[in-house]
Amino acid sequence: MTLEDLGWNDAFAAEFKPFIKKGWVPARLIRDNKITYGALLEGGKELEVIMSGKVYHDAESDAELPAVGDWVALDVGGDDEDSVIRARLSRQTCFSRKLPGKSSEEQVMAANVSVVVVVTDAGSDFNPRRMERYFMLIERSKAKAVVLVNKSDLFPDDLNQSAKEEIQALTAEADVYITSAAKNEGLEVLKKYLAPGVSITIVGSSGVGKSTLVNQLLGDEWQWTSEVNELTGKGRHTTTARELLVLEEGGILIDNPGIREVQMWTDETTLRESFADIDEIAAQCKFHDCKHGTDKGCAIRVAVESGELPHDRYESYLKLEDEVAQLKKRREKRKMNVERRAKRDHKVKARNLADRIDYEKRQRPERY
Ligand SMILES: Nc1nc2c(ncn2[C@@H]2O[C@H](COP(=O)(O)OP(=O)(O)OP(=O)(O)O)[C@@H](O)[C@H]2O)c(=O)[nH]1
Ligand SMILES: [Zn+2]
Repeated sequence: MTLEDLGWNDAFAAEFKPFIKKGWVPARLIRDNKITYGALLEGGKELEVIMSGKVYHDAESDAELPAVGDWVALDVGGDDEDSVIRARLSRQTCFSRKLPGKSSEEQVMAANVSVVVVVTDAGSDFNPRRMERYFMLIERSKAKAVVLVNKSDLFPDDLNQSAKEEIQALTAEADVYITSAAKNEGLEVLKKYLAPGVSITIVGSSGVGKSTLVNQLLGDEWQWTSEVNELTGKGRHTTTARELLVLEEGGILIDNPGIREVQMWTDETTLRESFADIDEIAAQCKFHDCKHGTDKGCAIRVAVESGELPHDRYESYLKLEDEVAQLKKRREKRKMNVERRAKRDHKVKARNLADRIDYEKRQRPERY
């Protein structure tokens, strides 16, 4: 597995030049364990690494900290030493979510990804507002947006077709296709985007078919390990780690829970936005903590009574906070699962991280 297989290119190489003489090596981050990172090196070797105090302190916001997909300069430790990220290379693309105006609240989901595949369907998942959100994020990231209207086998052709057209009408920048991941139909279009060194990632609601798609891309002959076949002595198709798969025909698939989480953020914003008109009415309620029930001076109630605001829409507005809370709960649960796993794996390291950075500072001050 060469560095190019992992997405390395001339621009990264040029930026890396000064680090070569320090003895550092390029590595791509494939996993964020909060305290440590999973990094892939040339040859497909995977290391658990930490960031240097300098990298941590130089970052002016969370968004500048190393993230999944980043290329870094790695100071590989000896047997009992940690491997340390000394620098992060500039990002060529950056798929992130950001609250308006607050740069510190930007959260990077995947760096250096050229194509973001959004999976949806023509049925219950179909939601142009959410799709618009995705497009906004993807456009800002500088990646190419590709949409799959999946599960085509479940819906009539004209429904699939109109879903496709409606999505296409939102932006000319995206390519939209009808697919059935389960039946392996229409997926060959993805080959157009897959080339050696090109990183893609997949987003979309839970249950829409992302894993099914990944499995189809990997195909029967794909192996999930880089083990050497004991009988033939030959290496199998190397697909490296679960989070970063190098596809045989070229292309790097980056898939992890952090990236999949974007759907929940997107849903919350979409949900809130879709009630923006009612929020405006609510702003005219007498009390700012109005529950819009029997409260005195409630503008919402007046609007419902006058027929200006349809009753069922009022009801779903009342459920809004509940729904947002549900989304948050799901997001927390997912995050906890990821963190629990990370904690279990890295308990000792976590405890010692602060000590270790201190220790390193004392041992090798010139590097800080
Ligand atoms: N009929 C049909 N079913 C599909 C298709 N793609 C996926 N499915 C089914 O939908 C279900 C969910 O698919 P997954 O691939 O696990 O969905 P996912 O997007 O990975 O879901 P999360 O892991 O929760 O994010 C499975 O039972 C799949 O077999 C399709 O094209 N057609
Ligand atoms: Zn009110």
